[in-house]
Amino acid sequence: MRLLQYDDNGNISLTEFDEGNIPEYAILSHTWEQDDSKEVTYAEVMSGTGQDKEGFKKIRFCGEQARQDSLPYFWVDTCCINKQIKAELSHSINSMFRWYRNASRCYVYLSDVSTRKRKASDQSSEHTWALSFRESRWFTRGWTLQELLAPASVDFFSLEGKRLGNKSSLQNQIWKATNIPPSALQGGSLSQFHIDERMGWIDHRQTGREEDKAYSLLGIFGVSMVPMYGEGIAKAFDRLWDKFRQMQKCMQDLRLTDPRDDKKRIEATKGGLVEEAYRWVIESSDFQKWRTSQHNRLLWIKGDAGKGKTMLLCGIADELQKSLPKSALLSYVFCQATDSRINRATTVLRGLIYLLVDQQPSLVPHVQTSYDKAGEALFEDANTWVALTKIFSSILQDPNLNDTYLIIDALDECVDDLPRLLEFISQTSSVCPRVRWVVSSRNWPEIEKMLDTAMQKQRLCLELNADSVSAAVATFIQTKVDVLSRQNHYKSETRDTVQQYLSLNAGGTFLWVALVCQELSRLSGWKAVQRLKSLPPELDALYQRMLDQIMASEDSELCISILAVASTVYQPITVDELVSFVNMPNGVDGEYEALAEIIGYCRSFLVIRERTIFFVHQSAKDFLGKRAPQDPFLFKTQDVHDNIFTRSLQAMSQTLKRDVYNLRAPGTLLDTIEPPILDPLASVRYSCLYWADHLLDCQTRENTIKDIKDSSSAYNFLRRYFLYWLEALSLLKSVSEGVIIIRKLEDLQVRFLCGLIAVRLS
Ligand SMILES: Nc1ncnc2c1ncn2[C@@H]1O[C@H](COP(=O)(O)OP(=O)(O)OP(=O)(O)O)[C@@H](O)[C@H]1O
Repeated sequence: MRLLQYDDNGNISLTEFDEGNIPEYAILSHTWEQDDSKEVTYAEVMSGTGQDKEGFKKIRFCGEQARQDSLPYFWVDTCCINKQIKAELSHSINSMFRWYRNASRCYVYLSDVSTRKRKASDQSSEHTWALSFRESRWFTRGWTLQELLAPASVDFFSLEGKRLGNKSSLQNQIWKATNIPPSALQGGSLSQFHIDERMGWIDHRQTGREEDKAYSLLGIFGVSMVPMYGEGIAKAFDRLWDKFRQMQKCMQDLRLTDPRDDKKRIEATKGGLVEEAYRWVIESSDFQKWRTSQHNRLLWIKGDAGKGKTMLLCGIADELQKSLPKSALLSYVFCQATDSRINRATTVLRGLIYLLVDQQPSLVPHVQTSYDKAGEALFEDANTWVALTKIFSSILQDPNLNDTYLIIDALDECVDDLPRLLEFISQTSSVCPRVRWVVSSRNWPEIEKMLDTAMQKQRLCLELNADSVSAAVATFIQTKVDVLSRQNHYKSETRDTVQQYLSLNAGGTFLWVALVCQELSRLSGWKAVQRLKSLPPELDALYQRMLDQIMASEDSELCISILAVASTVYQPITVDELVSFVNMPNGVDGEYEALAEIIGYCRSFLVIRERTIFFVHQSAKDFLGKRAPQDPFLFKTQDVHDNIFTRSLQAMSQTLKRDVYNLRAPGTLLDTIEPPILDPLASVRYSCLYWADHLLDCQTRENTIKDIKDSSSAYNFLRRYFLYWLEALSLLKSVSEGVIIIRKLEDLQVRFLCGLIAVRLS
């Protein structure tokens, strides 16, 4: 990138910088003179001429303004690009959005807006420019759209160089002039705006060359392509849409969940984030050192169960979001062992990459190049880890990567390939100076051993910060007791007793307090104190107590079968899916309110968010996993797998049929299909995806093989419903999962036959 410098004598010069090594700079946004020859060209700057041209005025203006803002460098499109070189022009067109986005300041020079009073009687100059501002030619040109949207800071100046305001203070006027909503002006990711809405912003705008109308949208749609002047506007737009569709498909296949939604959901499931309870970490010296030092780019927060690590990381993500410059990237993944979409090393990388490319679309080609070759198998086959680490490393080494912050919560909940992930973090975190990491884990020796090898880490051990954690727990108790008192109308003595009891027994652990408060939330004041005394202070004892209460209730059988299913599924299931696996009392089927009430009987262990059932905390699931083998009245995991497998086949056999969505038109494009309001697949989605996994996990190898041999239930299902099942998978956008399932069944059969032959031969 070439940048201009303006010296004390009013001379300008150009310096070239490598990508990744570009100093802070200001950038000019303006409209070109009707007569191009009035603009100063690259050749003129190089030869020290052009200073008498009309176009030099705005270059001088930009240089002077940049100097006032302590920015020694600035960029102007008329003269910083050598347009005679085709390759350079093409590169510049594809880089322009990023150059505007990365500029420290963007100055809009409005040559048709004057602050001079028209009549001596005019009271304020404001009135003279407000109208001409809204009608300025600048709002009618194509390229100025990205110049308005990309930079974080845009200042508007009049013909006389007088500052009129910025894109925040003039938000309403800009909105009226452009129809662009304030959320897009404030630097939010443009991918959240529908393609038609983004197109609406350019519709009335004009460009000198017709193709530029399409080329000026490259950054706004996050794609790159070679400009081909002369191809015509229709062809240019066709190519733009092709590129855009390819990118969207790649992003859709990369995305398993949106980590932003996971974060919101986790916070809600855990009862909402209390800022006062995580603030201490932001103010801690360990955190400050990590933010500022070049030598501590990996912050590793470690502590025992329930110490509040996940909520600390949610808080850190929020604080970074607020305080970082708009151009910085923040990407995170919150691992959850209970959810197969976010509990593997590969899914962690997919989540991180997804958020990075969503925020900086110019990074998409790192993914797209491999994706174009391999298709969606790139993300799900045996070599996925190798492919993803390659993509991730090349993103981190991209010279155009903005400052980047990566957060991974709960490494201990990454159940698949954790050692590879730890090794990758340990090696990568010291390589890229512009990337900082925050990770959290429990105090597991295997994690300690691997992360200890990271060169530039900063360790924050919660047990060594016991005073800060205890103070935060005390604040948390106060907040929770305030809410309880208000909701359940506590008398002041009740309030004090509850607060005192919690403070005495919390032992520096948030989780215990959270669970007790949840238990108290459904009791009125007079009952709360009684119940409080019967709740043991250790976590496992508390869970046992809650389980005992469930076992003693009249619905114990139903509750245990719900807990058994919730503990055994590979991904949280919805209330509608649960109905397929558990015998519900008569009259309950399909009644959401009734189902929610039934699940509510297990509410010490489970919560419902957006119709999906989650454990209140991973430790609650761990507890059931530990207790089940010891307690004959609980459940046998093998039996639960068997039950889910059998009932999945039943549910699918009853639901799946030819043209289940009644589309009537073979060959309908998947992207155009809206599921019906009463979606017949809603209750069998999980079954379609996981029936075979439950079969494989439920029995000894020999029994399992019987289930896929002639006349078995699986065999009969596949014989009768195979095509309907494939149709359902395609409607669920999961055909590749179907291929994996068939592979697994095939493998099993081959291994079984080999075993049989070996036995016969021996
Ligand atoms: N800042 C906070 N705001 C609101 N609730 C909090 C906060 N910190 C902790 N909690 C409560 O404490 C519980 C435990 O916290 P969290 O899940 O963050 O612990 P953890 O250290 O990640 O546990 P684990 O290692 O078992 O996953 C949460 O479910 C939540 O109810």
